Parts: sequence; structure tokens; C-alpha cells
Amino acid sequence: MLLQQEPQLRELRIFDLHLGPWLEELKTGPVQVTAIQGDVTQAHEVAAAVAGAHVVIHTAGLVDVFGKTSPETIHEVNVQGTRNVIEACVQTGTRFLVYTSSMEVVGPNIKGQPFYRGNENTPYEAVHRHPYPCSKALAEQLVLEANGRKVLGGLPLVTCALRPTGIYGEGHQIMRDFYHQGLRLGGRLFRAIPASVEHGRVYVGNVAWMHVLVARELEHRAALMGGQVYFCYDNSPYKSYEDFNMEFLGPCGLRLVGTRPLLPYWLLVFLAALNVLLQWLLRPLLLYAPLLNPYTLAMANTTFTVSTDKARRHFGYEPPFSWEESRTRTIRWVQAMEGSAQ
Ligand SMILES: NC(=O)C1=CN([C@@H]2O[C@H](COP(=O)(O)OP(=O)(O)OC[C@H]3O[C@@H](n4cnc5c(N)ncnc54)[C@H](O)[C@@H]3O)[C@@H](O)[C@H]2O)C=CC1
Ligand SMILES: CC(C)[C@@H](O)CC[C@@H](C)[C@H]1CC[C@H]2[C@@H]3[C@H](O)CC4=CC(=O)CC[C@]4(C)[C@H]3CC[C@]12C
Repeated sequence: MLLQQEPQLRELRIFDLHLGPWLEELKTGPVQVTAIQGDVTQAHEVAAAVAGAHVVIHTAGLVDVFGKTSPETIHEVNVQGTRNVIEACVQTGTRFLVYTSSMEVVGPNIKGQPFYRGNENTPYEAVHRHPYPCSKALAEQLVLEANGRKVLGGLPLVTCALRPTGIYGEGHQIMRDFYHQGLRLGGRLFRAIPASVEHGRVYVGNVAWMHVLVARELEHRAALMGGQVYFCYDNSPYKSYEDFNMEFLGPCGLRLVGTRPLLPYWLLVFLAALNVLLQWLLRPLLLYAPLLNPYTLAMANTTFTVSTDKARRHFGYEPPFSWEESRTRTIRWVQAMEGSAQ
């Protein structure tokens, strides 16, 4: 999107632990695309990649709420990695830093309190225990506190944090997991969460556009945007997590069984805890990381939706992809997966 939408772009550096062959397709245009294989936990690698950059969009992170990696690793990547990016900007003189934070910085909290149509100023007790939200909250705090620090050359660093709600769209691993689970269950998924529990979702293309816009506007609107947080939002409908997924999985042949949860909540809690035990017992042999665990159950069962226009007011954000376009593009992606699955 940067290559298509940013006329000022002279070089795009992509720094990632895992570089894919798709990067080669980006190198066909007039803008220099530099792919750098590196680890954000290694300060020297980050500094070398950042040196000379005008703006850094820091979106690297470990998105793990399924117990696939240790809390220490999540912290190392999400917190220390962010610290390394900030220090690289300061040491090399990069003045503008955009950070991909998350709704999880706010909630749902461990008390299961709903956040209903909230915005960036809505009072809410952001209390977390899980390593992932804790790491995102710490990293966001580091980014916002770094706003105003002097970088090499003596000018101030300008930082901003974007908080996507549940991202969906092409490449969404969790959607892929739901789809494959449905295929394994004969084309069916079984409702576990009441339809009334709404979860905010945002299309990946709109999240990407918000990042491009902030990267462009941060310099000209530093006084307004510096040190600010913005929820990433669009016109995606408010639905339960499972019903929302069915907007894409339904047209691809899956069916959500039950108009209300098929199992009582206490049994779901028991099964989620059993999954944790099984994960622990099986760890020496294999990685067992099902979708259902105590954290994912609590998240899915707590309403969290945002309603805000702060990004529009501060830097003119309007989602370029309508709900219909976002839905169609995601369905096409799942269908392409379906083709590969058959
Ligand atoms: N998936 C979601 O629903 C949401 C994600 N986010 C945030 O968006 C950002 C991107 O996440 P996703 O695209 O969902 O996940 P993703 O796993 O597709 O992207 C994360 C990227 O970070 C890279 N990475 C991981 N560890 C690294 C390391 N040590 N050094 C360098 N690169 C590393 C991965 O290779 C990957 O390309 C993350 O910061 C995440 O916390 C925020 C809100 C919602
Ligand atoms: C098994 C069922 C109970 C099923 O409904 C569980 C769904 C569960 C896997 C998801 C429900 C809410 C999701 C999280 C939410 O969208 C916020 C997120 C923000 C991020 O920064 C990363 C992803 C996630 C934690 C997302 C993960 C999947 C859910 C927990």
C-alpha cells in the first residue's frame, strides 16, 4: 500500500524475521524495496535497518494467545523489540515512529467488564494478566513516553500508537484455523458464544491505510498527533466473533450450528482448562494449541466494540475499503485457501 499510495516514498525497507517470496513482487516498480532479514530483539540489527529512515512503522510482534510461545519470548519480542526500535530511532536520528498497538491494551480486562462502543477517552479499567496484552500495553507505553525525546541531531522524536480491534482479511491465521477446524468437523462450527456478545473487527486494508496516513501526516501535525493513540476502525458490522467469522466462512460452505451456545458456560470453562492441561502434558511431544483456552473464551465472551472518529478528526482518516469490499476480498481469500485445501 505504501508503494501504491505514497508519492514521497523513495525507499521501502522491510525488516522481518521471516521474509517471504512475495517480497520479490514488490521490487518491480520505481521505488527501491530493501528486504532485510532480521530480529527485532537484536538491537544492532534494528539500528542498522533504521539508520537513515525518515519514518519507521513498527508492526512486528508475536500475536500469541494460544500458548504457542513462552511469556518470556512474547515479552522479548513485543516489549524489548519495541525498546530496540525506539532506541534505534534516537541513536540514528529517525524522527517519526508509528507503532501498531492493539485494542488489547485497553481490554477486555480480566474482570470481564464490557467496553461498549467506547473511544480513546472512555474510562475503562485496563487490567491484564495474559502475557500478550501485558506486552502490548508495556510497548505502547514505551512508544508514547518516547514522544519528544531528542534524537541524533537534536530534534524531537514524534511517536504515535494505533490500536486495531480484531483484524480480519487476507492472511488472517486465526480465520484460517477456524476454516480448517470447520472442514475437520464436516463443514460445521459449533456456537460457543452468545450472538449478543459483540466484538469489534477491522479490515486489514483499512488498518494498513491508517498506518500509511499517519506515517505521512505525523511530521506536519506533530503537535496534534505526537504521543497520541488512535483506534483503528471502519464500517465493519458489530457482531459476535463467531457470527462475524461466518460472514466469510458461510459463503465458503461452513455452517455455524446453534442459535445459542450449545454447551453451558461452566462446561466451556472446564473444556478450556482441560485444553491447558493437555497442552502442558503434550508439550514434550507436540504443540497442542487449540482455539479454546481460558483466555480466548473470556475474550470472546466479553463485549468490546469501539465507536470513534478521532483518526478522522486528527488526520482525515476515512476507511478506503467499504464493508462490502472488505467482506468480498476476505471471502475470495478463504475461497483461494479452499481451493488449496481440496
Ligand atoms: N491480528 C490481530 O487481530 C491484531 C494484531 N495487532 C498487532 O498487529 C501487528 C501485526 O500482527 P499480525 O499481522 O496480526 O500478525 P503477523 O504474525 O501476521 O505479523 C507479525 C510480523 O512480525 C514478524 N516478527 C515476529 N517476531 C519478530 C522478530 N523477533 N523480529 C522481526 N520480526 C518479527 C513476523 O514474522 C510477522 O511478519 C502486531 O504488532 C500485533 O500485535 C493488533 C491488533 C489486532
Ligand atoms: C473457541 C471459541 C470460544 C471462539 O469464539 C474463540 C475466539 C477467540 C480465538 C478470539 C476472540 C477474540 C479474539 C482476539 C480479539 O480479536 C483481540 C485481539 C487483538 C490482538 O492484538 C491479537 C489478536 C486478538 C487477541 C484476538 C485473538 C483471537 C480471539 C481471542
